[in-house]
Amino acid sequence: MREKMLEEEGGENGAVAVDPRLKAISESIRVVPHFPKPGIMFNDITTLLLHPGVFKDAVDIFVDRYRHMTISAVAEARGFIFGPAIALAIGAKFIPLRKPKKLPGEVISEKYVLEYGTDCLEMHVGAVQPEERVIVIDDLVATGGTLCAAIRLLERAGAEVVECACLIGLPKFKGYCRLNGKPVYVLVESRQ
Ligand SMILES: O=P(O)(O)OC[C@H]1O[C@H](OP(=O)(O)OP(=O)(O)O)[C@H](O)[C@@H]1O
Ligand SMILES: Nc1ncnc2[nH]cnc12
Repeated sequence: MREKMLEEEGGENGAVAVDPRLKAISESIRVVPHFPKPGIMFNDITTLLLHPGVFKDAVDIFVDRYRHMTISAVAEARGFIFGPAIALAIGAKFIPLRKPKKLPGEVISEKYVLEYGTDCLEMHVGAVQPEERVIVIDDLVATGGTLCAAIRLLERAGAEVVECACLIGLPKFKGYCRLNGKPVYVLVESRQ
């Protein structure tokens, strides 16, 4: 299942591989061993957010990549830390994908499996129109379960998911990968 979702492709992660801003981005992420469960090396981005220059560099890298790709919506699940800033900068709308029972209107739902449990995402019906070009942002990709659930929600609404973008990827996401057929763009590898 996981192998089916995640198809690796050869190749480098483009200019990002040599971007001098990436070192500080990577170093500002705190790694917390055994959180929230034994064996999980938790990549904590809250320490990056305490450095406005580094936080801005991360947002800018995504903005530079997506500003000329005719993206009309940016979707993000649960945390909403990077998506709204990127959406505003590229002139796109922002679509929050939330945990169950948080959105008051009519919703569609997708269940998914996480590194440490199962969960569910919901999106308002009407948040996106058929054929709109959307990117999905997340702070971290581990199993890919969250991004795949987001892709499924958006595609059920008829949207075109152009790419998924993550600040941090577990090592298997190094280079250029796809999830459910969609490209995954990753800035830095997780620190273990
Ligand atoms: O690739 P995956 O295995 O799906 O894991 C990645 C997800 O895990 C984390 O969120 P988490 O669900 O822990 O909680 P949060 O969204 O409430 O921060 C992270 O923010 C990603 O959204
Ligand atoms: N290792 C990890 N660090 C932070 N968030 C995560 N979500 C899933 N795995 C994670």
